[in-house]
Amino acid sequence: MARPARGRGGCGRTGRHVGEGLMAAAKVVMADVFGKYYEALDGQVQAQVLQFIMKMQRDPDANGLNLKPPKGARDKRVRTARVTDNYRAVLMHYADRIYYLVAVLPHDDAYGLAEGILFDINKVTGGIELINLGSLYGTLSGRSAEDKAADQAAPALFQGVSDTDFERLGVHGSIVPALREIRSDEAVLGIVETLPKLARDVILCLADGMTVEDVWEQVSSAAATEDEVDTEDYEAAIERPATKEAFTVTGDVAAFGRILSEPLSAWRIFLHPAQRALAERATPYRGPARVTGGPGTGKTVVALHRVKALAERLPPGQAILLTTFTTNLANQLRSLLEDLGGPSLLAKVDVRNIDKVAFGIVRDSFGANSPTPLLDNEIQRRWKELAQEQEPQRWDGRFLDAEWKQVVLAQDVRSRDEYFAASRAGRGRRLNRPERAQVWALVEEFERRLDRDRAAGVIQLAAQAARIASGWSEEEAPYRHVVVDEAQDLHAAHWKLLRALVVEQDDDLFIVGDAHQRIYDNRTSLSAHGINVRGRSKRLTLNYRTTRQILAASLGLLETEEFDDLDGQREELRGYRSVLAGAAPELAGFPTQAAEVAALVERVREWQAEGIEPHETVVVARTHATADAALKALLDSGLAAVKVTGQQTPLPDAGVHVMTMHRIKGLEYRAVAVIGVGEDEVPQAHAVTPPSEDRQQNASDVRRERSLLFVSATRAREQLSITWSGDPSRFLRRHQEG
Ligand SMILES: Nc1ncnc2c1ncn2[C@@H]1O[C@H](COP(=O)(O)OP(=O)(O)OP(=O)(O)O)[C@@H](O)[C@H]1O
Repeated sequence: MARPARGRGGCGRTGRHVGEGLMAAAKVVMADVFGKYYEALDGQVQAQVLQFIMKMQRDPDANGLNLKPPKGARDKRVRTARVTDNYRAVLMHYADRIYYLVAVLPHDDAYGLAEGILFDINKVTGGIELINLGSLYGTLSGRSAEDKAADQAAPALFQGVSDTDFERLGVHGSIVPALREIRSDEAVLGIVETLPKLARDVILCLADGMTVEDVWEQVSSAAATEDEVDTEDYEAAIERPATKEAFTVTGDVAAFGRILSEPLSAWRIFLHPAQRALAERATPYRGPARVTGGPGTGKTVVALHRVKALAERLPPGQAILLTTFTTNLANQLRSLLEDLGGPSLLAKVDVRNIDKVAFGIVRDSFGANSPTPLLDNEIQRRWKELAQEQEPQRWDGRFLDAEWKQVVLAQDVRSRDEYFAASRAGRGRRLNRPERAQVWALVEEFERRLDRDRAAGVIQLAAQAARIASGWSEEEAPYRHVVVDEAQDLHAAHWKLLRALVVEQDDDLFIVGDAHQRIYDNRTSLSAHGINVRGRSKRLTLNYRTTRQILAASLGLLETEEFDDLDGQREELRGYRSVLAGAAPELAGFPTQAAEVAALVERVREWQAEGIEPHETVVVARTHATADAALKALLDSGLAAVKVTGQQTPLPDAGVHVMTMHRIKGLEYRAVAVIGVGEDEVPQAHAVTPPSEDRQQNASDVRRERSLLFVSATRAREQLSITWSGDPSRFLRRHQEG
């Protein structure tokens, strides 16, 4: 590892200058944006980048590096250097022997970038920031003629903000002329990515309608340093938190490689002000808090940062529960939490899916006599079997299953009398007393058989666990805080259980979810379970995952369907938008499935030709049969592909992932192909109760199927293709119409 040289003062005013011919060690500092450029390089060039950094650290003046100020650069401190014959590094050289590595790009692109960047010390944060004027103006001038024309009529968005206001808020003066040209939210979203962090936060908040004073209080003053800022003193600046958020200062090449190979690093460091306000809030929430928001708005990111913030002030001997619906999602949360805070954070947090939490409580209570948990498909099979045994056949298995879960288990009904008194709100079919008696007899028989087999459904276990935990004293409550992700999928029994696991107090429950993504049949209202989030609810609106084009196509899938806010009120996606732009999604129909999967193979090849790796691509279908047909077509054509089921995580070189819509929940891919979206497959007939049976259940089943398609489409970061054979699904109607 190279030993960094020590210089005094900034700007090469003291100490040795590059070009003096003296061989000395240097320090290479990585700008946050470098990760993005590095990711786009192929593996061979990446390896050479690490070699290059090593050489720079050893001796930046070595001949082969050709380190020099390029002609025409706006900032005289910009340098370019040779990485390979075709690639150049763009660096900034401020303090003696300290180089900020900004990008490695093909030769001409590197020179283009070098012309338009400048570095400065932010007067508010005291941190060093990189201002990419080339990219800022490039984005503005690259907007479509239509968008520009549409903007002409509108007033300048920031006309009420003076230059002095911008300066006070910490927006660099060089950016302000560009901001004066902005007339639409669309244009704001286009440019925010090109701005330094504080400017990005400030602009997003101003564009959201916040006043200058509010932005100062909530954003800039929170980021302000207490030091007197000397805008020439880079040595002081490099030590400030704002610099450390934007630059990775390491002299160790192995550490460079490691940092660059870690995925999702941006979310660990940069939180949007709205996310940070929720996650890092220091004053306690005076009770349960709820965060909703469309797909990709960072709800999971907020939940993870909230856990970290709570863990930092957790008294010894207490614990946090971080829970979600499925085992896969819990595994993913555990590994993200470890990325965020390492093993010491993980040690304070119990990360388990809700069914495991419930089963743990039942097992602790019943020991060897605990029932075996049965998954939902087995429960459904058993209901179907019992329904078929009826003479005459009066009740459909699906109806009975839903009645059991939504009325009996949801209200913990334990006797016939209780069932007669139970509310059946939300059920679409009325039952008279004799009918209730018939249904109850079947419920009793169903539960008797489960007891006989020493088995229980997972929701039944949750109800049982809730009963046990409700009897605990406050001292016995096992957790100080409970944080819930994917809350929309939890059943009433889960909420009763969670309420009982944490004493009612400040910061007891932190709940994130999105009803648009509800893919299991569990709909309830938090307040019905003693979880009052009124006054402590926030909605996130900025999508970080998906391009605007993919977002628009996905929102089209929801049509006019109505969704709740997890608490019985209507939720909308008003203001939901994305900072990213990209290609239009493909929607295409084919005469046969064979033609559809043949086109899929071609599409996947195209994506690979564009540089999307096989494991960054997913093919998703409503049924296993269609997923299998796609898998076969991919394999037959010589493409590497793997079906992902259960809890398996494929190796990075296993090829294109193929899975069902239920399995893709919580994941994201650069390219997503949703196939088999024909009316014969989506919605799945067997998963939808006929309206004649129960109108309300029918509507809820159709909504759930629609959400499955919505969830699948919103996993895409850059590329989305939705295809079908035969008639398109009714959920594509809006797209078909235009
Ligand atoms: N502040 C941020 N900066 C950069 N990336 C972010 C930020 N917040 C979220 N992301 C990224 O956006 C993507 C979506 O985040 P996350 O999974 O938390 O969203 P979500 O709302 O939980 O999504 P979904 O409901 O669709 O599962 C992730 O890739 C995440 O790393």
